[in-house]
Amino acid sequence: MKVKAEFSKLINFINWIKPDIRPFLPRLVVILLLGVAGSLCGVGIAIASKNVIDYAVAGELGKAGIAIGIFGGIIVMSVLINIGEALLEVRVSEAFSNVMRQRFFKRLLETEWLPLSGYHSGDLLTRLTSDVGNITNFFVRVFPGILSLGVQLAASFATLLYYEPRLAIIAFIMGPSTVLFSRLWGHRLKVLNLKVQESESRYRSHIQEALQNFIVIKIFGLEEHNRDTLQGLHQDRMDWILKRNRTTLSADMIISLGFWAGYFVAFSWGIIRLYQKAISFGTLTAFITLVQQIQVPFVGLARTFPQIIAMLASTERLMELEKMQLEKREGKIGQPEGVGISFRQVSFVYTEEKDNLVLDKVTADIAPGELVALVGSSGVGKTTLIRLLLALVRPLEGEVFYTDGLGKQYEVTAATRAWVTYVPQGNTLFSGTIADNLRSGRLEATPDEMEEASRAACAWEFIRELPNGLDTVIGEQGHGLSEGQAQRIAIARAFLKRAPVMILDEATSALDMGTEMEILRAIKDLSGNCTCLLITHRQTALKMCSRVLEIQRGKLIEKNKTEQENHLSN
Ligand SMILES: Nc1ncnc2c1ncn2[C@@H]1O[C@H](COP(=O)(O)OP(=O)(O)OP(=O)(O)O)[C@@H](O)[C@H]1O
Repeated sequence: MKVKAEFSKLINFINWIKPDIRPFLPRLVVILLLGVAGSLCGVGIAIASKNVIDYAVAGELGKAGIAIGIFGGIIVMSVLINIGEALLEVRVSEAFSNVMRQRFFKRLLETEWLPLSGYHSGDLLTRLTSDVGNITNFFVRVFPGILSLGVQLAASFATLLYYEPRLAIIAFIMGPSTVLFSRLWGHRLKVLNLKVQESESRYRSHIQEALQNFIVIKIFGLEEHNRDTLQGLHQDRMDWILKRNRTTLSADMIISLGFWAGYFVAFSWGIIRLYQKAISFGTLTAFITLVQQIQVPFVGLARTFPQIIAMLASTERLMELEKMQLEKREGKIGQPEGVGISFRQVSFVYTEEKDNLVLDKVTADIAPGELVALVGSSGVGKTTLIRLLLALVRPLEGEVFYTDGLGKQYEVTAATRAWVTYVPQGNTLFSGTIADNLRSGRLEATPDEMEEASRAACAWEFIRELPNGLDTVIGEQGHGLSEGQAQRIAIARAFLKRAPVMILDEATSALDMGTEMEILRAIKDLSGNCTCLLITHRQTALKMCSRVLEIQRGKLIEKNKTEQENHLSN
């Protein structure tokens, strides 16, 4: 039963890796052949050294000279083969890990947002780098290594069998017993490998988060606390690495003992046979080399075992990512002229606890071209409503759809995201130039279009004054810009997309009233063609909107606009 389960796991694994590995098969076969050639060189060296010694002892100097030449030739060949193999290994290893990373990167980009957001970005990074590295190492180094060790084993065994059958049998029996012995550690090693990767993820995540939040650490004087936490995580990681190391070393020790026992028996046996004059000096040398040639593959195979286990543990971690559901993504749908928004009895909850609804049977209609404000106290569910519109989360009950104002409905999916332009809360700029950031709104945007959008977002004044204008390089999360400048670039980027629905989530919160008014006027100019949803607490913004919707305890309520404005001004 267990064997059957293991076998079906293996089949799953092969099917899982097949698409990625297929293009690399020819190059992996070359690596394999080079490995095999290297192994055969090892056997060749044993035979050549025997001949050199035997001819020299027999006083046949001419033949000994030729044998030395062959011996040297094989050594040079072996070195060249090793270099060629190492060069090819690096190239294939880089290319293969890139293919795997691309596969998972693409997969993550297409995975549903909610389950994915539960993973720490540092953990995902570890999976994309270290875990992919373990799998690459297996296919490029370990697997061809196992096969060439197998060939080395067979060739050495056959040669030894030819010269001294009894010795061959002794060396052969010692080998598998050490490999089988190391198999006993398999399960423990796998658990330890998972623990090492998990602790590595926690360690990296902490560093990543600390680097991103330097200011918070400094403001609250958390330097020491952070160092202590990192030290604790380091200790945890170290403990798991040491535990894994102890297990690997215990296995290694038994393997080495097995190896030396085999070597010792062969050596003693050879000396006895030499004493009995049953073999020549040369044959003794060949014995000793060949016993090594048999033992080395077994030791090698046993030592690859931890790497196989690491690969299996990493595979599980990557497969786990693929278990998350993909976003519903139909092809491009024809975009209607104007796009309205409808919520029908929509309920939503983030957790399993269904009685703790964030949104409870919400119903609302926004006609194409309307400019609507969405208000409500903090944590009430405004951003959640936007996430539903962007198909980042799915309703527990009810329906969210877009309309064309003529009665046609379009289900909200990842594809309809193309109809929406969005300015989220916080700084969402990428590192690169201002132009790069603007172009992420529309990749083919021209400098004139970027200028026009920047003017509408009140960003052009300050961009123009920068020495490099649109080509000014900004750092991670808009480093080098003020919060208000970053917000204006984010708004310009949203304008550039020219989508029929625009959503601004506290997008003008860092701006002075005058600038905010100007931007809101630009947004109002868009309305009519563009449906705008504004999450705001500001009275200036509310004045611009034709309607105000408020979320209260999970319900969406249409507010009297004047009442709301008065409420805010008080
Ligand atoms: N990813 C998430 N997982 C679990 N709960 C979440 C998640 N995001 C938000 N919540 C919870 O859902 C509720 C609504 O959050 P939401 O961000 O929609 O509020 P909001 O009205 O936009 O708040 P704010 O005005 O402060 O931005 C909150 O109670 C919040 O704790």
